[in-house]
Amino acid sequence: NDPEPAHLSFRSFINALRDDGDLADIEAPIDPNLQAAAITRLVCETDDKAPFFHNIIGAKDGLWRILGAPGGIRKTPGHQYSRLARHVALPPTASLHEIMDKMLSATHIPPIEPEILATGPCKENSIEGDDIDLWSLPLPQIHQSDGGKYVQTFGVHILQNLDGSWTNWSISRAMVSDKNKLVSLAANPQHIRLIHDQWAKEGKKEIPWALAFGVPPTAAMAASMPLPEGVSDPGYVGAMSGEAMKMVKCDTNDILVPANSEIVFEGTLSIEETAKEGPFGEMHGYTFPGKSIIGNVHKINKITYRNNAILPISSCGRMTDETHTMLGVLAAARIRQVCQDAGLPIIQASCPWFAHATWTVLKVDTTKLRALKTSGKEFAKKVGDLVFNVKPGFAMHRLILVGEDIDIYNDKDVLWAFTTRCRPNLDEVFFEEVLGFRLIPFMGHGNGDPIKGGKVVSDALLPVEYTTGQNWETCNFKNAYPKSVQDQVLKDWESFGFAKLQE
Ligand SMILES: Cc1cc2c3c(c1C)C(C)(C)C[C@H]1C[C@@H](c4ccccc4)[C@]4(C(=O)NC(=O)N=C4N2C[C@H](O)[C@H](O)[C@H](O)COP(=O)(O)O)N31
Ligand SMILES: [K+]
Repeated sequence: NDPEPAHLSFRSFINALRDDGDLADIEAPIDPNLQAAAITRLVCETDDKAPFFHNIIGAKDGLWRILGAPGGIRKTPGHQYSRLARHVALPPTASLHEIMDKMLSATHIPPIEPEILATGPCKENSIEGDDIDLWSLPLPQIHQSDGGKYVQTFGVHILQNLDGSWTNWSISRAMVSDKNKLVSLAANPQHIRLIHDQWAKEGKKEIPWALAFGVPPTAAMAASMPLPEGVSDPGYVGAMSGEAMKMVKCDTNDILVPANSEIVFEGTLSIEETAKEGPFGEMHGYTFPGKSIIGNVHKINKITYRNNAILPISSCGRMTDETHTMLGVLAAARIRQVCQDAGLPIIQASCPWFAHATWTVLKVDTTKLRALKTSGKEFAKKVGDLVFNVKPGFAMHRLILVGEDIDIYNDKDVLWAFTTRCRPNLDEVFFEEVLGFRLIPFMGHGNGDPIKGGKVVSDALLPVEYTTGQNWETCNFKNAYPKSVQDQVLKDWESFGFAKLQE
């Protein structure tokens, strides 16, 4: 057991899940080829416990056990987001809004720089140089039609810009392409791409790089979040958790990795060497078999790892997995922050699972909105011009604007507002000149330019909300009857034979 709390140690995090009754300890021998990911996939589709595979077929010398669905949601009422809450030291009853607030909490406070230790648990074992043979490890096959073994679906890539003033953490998939090589996907505008191009412009041949698996959960959350360019993740996470991240230096380069990482791949990201990457079962729920693209090659010079190391995996696809609960939610959080920093009256943002991280719902403070004396067309254009031209908005193709009466974390509320308050076309502002997200099937496999346009702001605020405020009564139990009638109905409810009401 690690001395650090759950948000600062992957092993403490797993123990916390077990204490929450949110972990399935599986001792049976499990095949890393499809079986582990298939179990994880069904867990994601049924919101069940995180699977912890203790007996992976082919594991040797402590490489490796597997944890699936680290960022999944639960069906337990009131605890749906406890696995995410454990990532950021919030109580298991925390709401998505509280989790997003916590992840934004260091936006305007100074970083707490990491503490560099001489050594740490991630140094307990190592494999170096020619002894590295990834093919001999129990590599997971995540989906049957993936173009390769995606060993990397939840590790954190660590890179620095040229002068080392910026350390970037990010999660980006990578499959094994050789005994000591990975090939990853990192396209514009992702920071791995930006840093790669910076080094390339200076004529460099390769970039010092590390990939850390089983990092402190807050680090995994920050890695999944589109922080502003130049904001170093370690310092941001330090400020968020109120204490310096404990890091150690890689043996074969100067990259710092979390000291208690489960597994660390040390090496270089090649500037020139590319390889076929994909296909991969995507966050939107599709694999296009045989369709590969060109990815960047990472060369591994050393592997260090803990005793009985644990590899985390994300078996992504249709809702609900880490690409929705972390990637989508944290992009929405940053979109809220960007809007607020620009002085727009946006008070909450959400990323409903059913939209597979392609929609962000924005709750508007309509009192402040009315003070702007603006129109729906004008406001929707203003929001879209901002959000669709900043990195956090890159993967989102629809923004929906709603008023205070909508609970944007409740799908029924969102769809009720969208279907009844937003007149198709007239109440929508379309954006065809902005950067588009190729991975969405209607883009990459659709009718138009795969990386340009296809975005819309749907205004689900009625015109009256821009002028004098809501002028309707909602026809539901809570709003269409006097309190005295509601109280009587609730008092009699179960005695009339109806089921106990959920809170
Ligand atoms: C949490 C999480 C995030 C992911 C991904 C995954 C998981 C689990 C897997 C399962 C591996 C699937 C693919 C999905 C895939 C993807 C690609 C582009 C956009 C969204 C997803 C991609 C990826 O392969 N490439 C990429 O560039 N960004 C990804 N993100 C988003 C980034 O982690 C996020 O954008 C961060 O903010 C990056 O940091 P940065 O802002 O650049 O410092 N992966
Ligand atoms: K990041």
